[in-house]
Amino acid sequence: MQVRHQTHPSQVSGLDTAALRDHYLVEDLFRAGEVRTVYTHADRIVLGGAAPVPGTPLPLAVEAELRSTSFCERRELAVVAVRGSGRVVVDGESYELGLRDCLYVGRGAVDVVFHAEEDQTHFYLFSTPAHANFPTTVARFAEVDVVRLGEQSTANVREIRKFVHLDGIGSSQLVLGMTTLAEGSVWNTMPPHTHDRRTECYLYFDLPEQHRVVHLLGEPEQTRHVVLSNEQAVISPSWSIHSGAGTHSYSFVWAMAGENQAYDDMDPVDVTDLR
Ligand SMILES: O=C[C@H](O)[C@@H](O)CC(=O)C(=O)O
Ligand SMILES: [Zn+2]
Repeated sequence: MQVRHQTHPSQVSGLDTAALRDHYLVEDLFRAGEVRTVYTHADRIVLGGAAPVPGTPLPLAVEAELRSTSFCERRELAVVAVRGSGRVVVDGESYELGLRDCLYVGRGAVDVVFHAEEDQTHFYLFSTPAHANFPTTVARFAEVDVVRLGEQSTANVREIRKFVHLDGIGSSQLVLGMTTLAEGSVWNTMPPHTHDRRTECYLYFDLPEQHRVVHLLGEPEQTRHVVLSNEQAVISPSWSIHSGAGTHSYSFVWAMAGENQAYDDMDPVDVTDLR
């Protein structure tokens, strides 16, 4: 488990490319046969990747940094199949996950084991502390409500699906969804916003290997960028915008934790105010 510390907005102006990447970019989450995790002090989120190999179950181990007897002893967890498909067995109960489906695992689950149906099955993990137990539930990509946003003229036609949220799968504080860009569209979350009450992380996927996303972060009046490739994540502190443009269309899992769960509780930023 890698540990990341928080940053202050005033630090950002002095960070060079390598330092920006060290603080905010999460690389190498997916390694065949492994679970890899990153603990950030920002809202105590754990980001992870589980890449089981067909025929070899991969358990979610509890790591020393959590000082708990099982990963979910004090945490809730969301699992999203961003490549391939498989199932997740939670305390003996099996949940099939097709590509882009999401499993929410409530606090108190003891055994979580990942199984791959295909080669190169990648489960993205997003976990936050929880102070209440909510039922373990699947949200299917094909079944959740879709919000269509954006225009072709601004290259941001996209579909937003909310999986874990106030009107969907209930949770203690975790909020998670998926945004899929239409072919020919490249911008997400433009105009951008902040929500000083929640940290948000994006995991970009479905981006061809030779393409990149230029992700914007920082306070609106002093932005920086981080260049990401497929299946990399980026941590945006609560004071930071989080928006990106790809050299190709892509999808991403957005997930948040913090003070409240109201999706609409955003502070919008005018494009003309960005610096
Ligand atoms: O707070 C919410 C998040 O930033 C995302 O839902 C935004 C997003 O997916 C988009 O506009 O494309
Ligand atoms: Zn946001």
